[in-house]
Amino acid sequence: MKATNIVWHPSKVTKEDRQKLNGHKSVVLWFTGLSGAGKSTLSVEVEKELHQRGIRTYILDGDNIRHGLNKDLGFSAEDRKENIRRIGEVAKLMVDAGIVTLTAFISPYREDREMVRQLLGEKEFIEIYVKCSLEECERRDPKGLYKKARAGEIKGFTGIDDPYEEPENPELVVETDKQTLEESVKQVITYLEENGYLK
Ligand SMILES: Nc1ncnc2c1ncn2[C@@H]1O[C@H](COP(=O)(O)OS(=O)(=O)O)[C@@H](OP(=O)(O)O)[C@H]1O
Ligand SMILES: Nc1ncnc2c1ncn2[C@@H]1O[C@H](COP(=O)(O)OP(=O)(O)O)[C@@H](O)[C@H]1O
Repeated sequence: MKATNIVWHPSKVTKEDRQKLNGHKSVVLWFTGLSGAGKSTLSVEVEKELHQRGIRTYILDGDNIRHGLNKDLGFSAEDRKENIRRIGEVAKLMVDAGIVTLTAFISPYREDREMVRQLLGEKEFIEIYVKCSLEECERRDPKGLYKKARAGEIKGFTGIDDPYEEPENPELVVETDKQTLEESVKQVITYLEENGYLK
């Protein structure tokens, strides 16, 4: 930390007060996985379902955040780490605001995801591994990026010539090359229901 002589200013309304007003817990649903695995698609559908149930939600999505808050960052390991650190801090603020926050970032490094887990309180970080084989992601190639990476037009593309470290103990694994989108959405919602997040 560079700044000194700074003091945390407490507010009179707490996170718990906000959660009580909302009628549900606040938490981060951290979707991680290869490009094209289905993080954005799944987070959008889960958000829609939650919204319909009266849950306050917000999505932080890789492509969108990189257009604004993180537009100074690229895809080196160092920049990806800083990307995830900032998202983690934003997600923490959103949880403090009482919101169910969905994030859709490749977040390829285990250490960076653990850093975010540590930022948040116990049970406030749900790691969801959006699992899909590289072959299937490449077949989908929704943005044509794998094709470019294979052609050498993009260097350091995750899964091609840059690493993706699979989660070791995620709260959930959704296998988008084996199950339907509807099944994956149901799996996430059921987890939230069974673990008391929606009341
Ligand atoms: N080199 C390289 N590697 C991986 N991905 C790349 C790269 N260059 C651009 N893109 C596009 O950027 C999206 C990933 O951004 P993220 O912020 O999620 O990446 S990371 O978490 O910092 O690794 C990713 O979006 P998704 O497909 O939604 O995952 C790509 O569209
Ligand atoms: N079961 C599934 N779950 C999620 N996405 C799927 C599934 N089957 C096919 N898809 C397709 O795969 C693509 C995933 O792209 P996207 O959600 O942008 O992935 P990511 O955000 O991980 O890069 C979309 O075109 C989506 O329609």
